[in-house]
Amino acid sequence: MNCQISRPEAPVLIEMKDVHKQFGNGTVALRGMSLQIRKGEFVSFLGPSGCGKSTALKMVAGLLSVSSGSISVNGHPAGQGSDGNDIGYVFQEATLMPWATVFENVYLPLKLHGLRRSEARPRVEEALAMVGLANFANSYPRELSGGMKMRVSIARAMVTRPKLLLMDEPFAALDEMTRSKLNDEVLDLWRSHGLTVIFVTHSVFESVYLSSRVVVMAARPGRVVHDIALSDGHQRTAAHRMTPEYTENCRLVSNALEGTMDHVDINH
Ligand SMILES: Nc1ncnc2c1ncn2[C@@H]1O[C@H](COP(=O)(O)OP(=O)(O)OP(=O)(O)O)[C@@H](O)[C@H]1O
Repeated sequence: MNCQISRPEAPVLIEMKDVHKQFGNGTVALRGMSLQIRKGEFVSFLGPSGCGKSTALKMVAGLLSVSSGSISVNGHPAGQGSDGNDIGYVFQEATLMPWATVFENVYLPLKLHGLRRSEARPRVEEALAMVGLANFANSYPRELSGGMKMRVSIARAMVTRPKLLLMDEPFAALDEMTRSKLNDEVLDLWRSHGLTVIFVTHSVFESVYLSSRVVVMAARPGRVVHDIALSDGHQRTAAHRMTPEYTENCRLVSNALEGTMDHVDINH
């Protein structure tokens, strides 16, 4: 089930060529992952636990090295060729500093790049407004709900105005209503800022709702088994969840995911 990429006209932003990753303890986290992601795509990495989704994302960010093969981002080897400002990374946990205000948490990436608080203030305020937290700059993480903490984490990723947003199961710990709302907010950010997004998830429903493309991965060893193009998500709203097209795509992707269990390499 290798469908055509949904945006063949846009330039390639990320190119993974035959990427292998073996950790020091011998675990092969990824074997032979090759993928092109074009500017403006919203791509989900979907797969069972341990199939290498997070490893792949961290390697794109340059947080982990490849064992062999190559990854380029915007024409440069991953982790090189930029000061890191053009990639935003959102982790599964909000990972906020509990002793610092929302403002200080979001200011952190700019502080690390040497911007004074006064210079950074408009950028921090802009990022907080993006996620609907303009009035919470002086609050502390303990005063926020789980969804609000995750919004702060997204604001912190967006404060450097990245073009590429990498999200590692950001909403897995949230209740369903909050998760749906944040799904819509991420789609809004993607549309309004011309972002390219890679979104790691275990959820078929989430991947189908968000993505213009779902990359289905299998475990032991981690690898890509399906690359499924969906209709463009630029017009997508909550009503889309009720459409026959959404149901059909969930069935298609769900079948592909179930099929990953048939791909386990028992010799590994
Ligand atoms: N630092 C590490 N050292 C050794 N093995 C690791 C390390 N990080 C990940 N692994 C192993 O590599 C494989 C892929 O892990 P990874 O976290 O990328 O999978 P995943 O698909 O993101 O899983 P999950 O959905 O559970 O987060 C797993 O077998 C994991 O145990």
